[in-house]
Amino acid sequence: MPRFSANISMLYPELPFMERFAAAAADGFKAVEYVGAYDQDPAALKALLDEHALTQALFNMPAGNWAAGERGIACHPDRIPEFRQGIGRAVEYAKATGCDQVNCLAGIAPQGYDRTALELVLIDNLRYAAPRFADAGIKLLLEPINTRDIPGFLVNSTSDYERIASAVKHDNLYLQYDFYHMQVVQGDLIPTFLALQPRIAHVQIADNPGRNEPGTGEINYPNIFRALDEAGYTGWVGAEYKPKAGTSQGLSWFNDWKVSP
Ligand SMILES: O=C(O)[C@@H](O)C(=O)CO
Ligand SMILES: [Mg+2]
Repeated sequence: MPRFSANISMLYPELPFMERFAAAAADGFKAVEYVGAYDQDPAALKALLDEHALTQALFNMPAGNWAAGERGIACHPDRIPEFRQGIGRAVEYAKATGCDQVNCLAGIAPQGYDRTALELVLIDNLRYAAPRFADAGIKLLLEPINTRDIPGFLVNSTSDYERIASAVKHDNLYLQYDFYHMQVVQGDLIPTFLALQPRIAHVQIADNPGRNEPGTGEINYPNIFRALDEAGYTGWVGAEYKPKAGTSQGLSWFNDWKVSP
């Protein structure tokens, strides 16, 4: 039975962020994840997790100025000290919330640079970060993202991940397999998941087109959930989608699968 995590950066948009923990628990989620909450007191985050018996499944490393459109700084040649300082911040929040995995967003390719050069910056940063997260008992993940949702994002496919991981040469660099992004970029979802499962630490779901809840598009999520079970996947499944019309009202896909209390 898949274990679902509510991505409260996208779910419950009608609520203030800190009220989304209660809403997710009330709907039966056992974990939450989010892009990042570095503007919040980590103790307050931990208190909410404890109050609602939630696990912190994942969050991202500091990813630059999100409101200004930045989606990661790991590939930016002029942001290397900032990226590396972000490791300590991510470890601080992971320790405080009991989270054992953190995603690295590669970033949008800055203008005027060769993509190969940017990938070398990313590789160097990941070589620096992976052992430091490992020392803290935290898995470091890398998520390929489609360029329709984030134009210019540097890492887009599983082959990008495999090329980068083979250059980083550290076993603490895992794949964050977002079924939505992978459907947009390359398809072949279940065979690709199975082929890369040993390196996949976290998966996320949304339907396509529209990035709404499962059952609104072309992806056969009941088959995917069965495949995850048959493959013995024990990680979290992050519900990371734009609710079509109210988060709780759109959980029929989840109610068929959630573990009854
Ligand atoms: O898929 C996504 O968009 C997220 O997993 C993320 O972290 C970048 O926004
Ligand atoms: Mg994702």
